[in-house]
Amino acid sequence: MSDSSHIHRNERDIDSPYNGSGDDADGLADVRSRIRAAAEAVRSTTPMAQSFTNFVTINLVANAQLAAGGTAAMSFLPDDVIDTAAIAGADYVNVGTLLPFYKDALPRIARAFHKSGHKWVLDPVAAGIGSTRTEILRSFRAAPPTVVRGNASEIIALATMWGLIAPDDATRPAGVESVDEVDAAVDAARRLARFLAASAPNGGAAVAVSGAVDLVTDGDVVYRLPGGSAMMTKITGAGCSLGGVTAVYLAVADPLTAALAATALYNRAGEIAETRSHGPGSFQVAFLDALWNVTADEVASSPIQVS
Ligand SMILES: Nc1ncnc2c1ncn2[C@@H]1O[C@H](COP(=O)(O)OP(=O)(O)OP(=O)(O)O)[C@@H](O)[C@H]1O
Ligand SMILES: Cc1ncsc1CCO
Ligand SMILES: [Mg+2]
Repeated sequence: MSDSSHIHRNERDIDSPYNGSGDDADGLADVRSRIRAAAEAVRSTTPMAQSFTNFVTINLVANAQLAAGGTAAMSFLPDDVIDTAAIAGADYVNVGTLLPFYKDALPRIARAFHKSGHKWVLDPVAAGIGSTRTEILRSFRAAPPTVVRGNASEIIALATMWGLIAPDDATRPAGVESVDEVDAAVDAARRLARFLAASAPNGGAAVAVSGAVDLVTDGDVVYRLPGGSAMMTKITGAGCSLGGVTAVYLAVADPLTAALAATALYNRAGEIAETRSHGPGSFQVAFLDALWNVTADEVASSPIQVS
């Protein structure tokens, strides 16, 4: 049984109005206590999240899920995915690399999750590119995920293809990297979160947009989480693995709390890894170490701004 709660990183100044004394300086005491409870629950229960994810970053996704305190299982066969979902706390689906059979497999898997009320995180990698990817992402509108996590360009493209925002001639589909700033995706993220919440079995949903300052919303309140490291864009899969870790958190928490907690953990771990590495290779190793060592308190006291 993994227990890293005793492992503490060196004392660091944390730029947060929250001082752990129980006062509610920034009005986020409830949110922070749910984030702390989620971080503690992940460490104490080692939840399993299953992933149907791309071939480029699959190993980093699994390692990050383990380092964050969960366990991983990767699968691509619909029968196997649907059966394994019964013992997984949540699933993660990433459409970064596609094979012909995905066109049938992924809509079928999404329908099964929808029918059983199984929670899942969608990472709409490269949304807007290619007719097969668009067909798959469009199909999820009728059987939506619980959380969507992507970069700004992907969130805008998904909200556009689901008819939730008007197409913007100025925005073009990006590759796997974002060409849009997080702030350009606020409206798309809110509308997407409201749409997800309307079809979620228990009414809870969230959208997380990653970037220099991350944005998380339940469709109502918009939270901004600064921090992280620009080095996270110099390794492949920081975003993919954040989606996988969000699924680990979703196994033990409501969607908004899961998205906030995983995002805050990533920001803290990215900052620590930057100080302990000297290029992308050592950054990835230091980042996994940091995911393991960041404490529930540090996740819960991470900077969060509400607008
Ligand atoms: N400029 C930046 N400064 C600090 N942190 C960043 C920056 N850009 C991204 N991040 C962090 O990197 C992580 C991944 O976000 P990013 O937007 O790069 O995902 P992505 O484009 O989906 O990545 P990938 O598809 O390669 O997995 C997030 O935790 C985010 O906070
Ligand atoms: C590089 C790359 N290509 C398809 S998926 C992926 C990982 C980043 O999303
Ligand atoms: Mg991505």
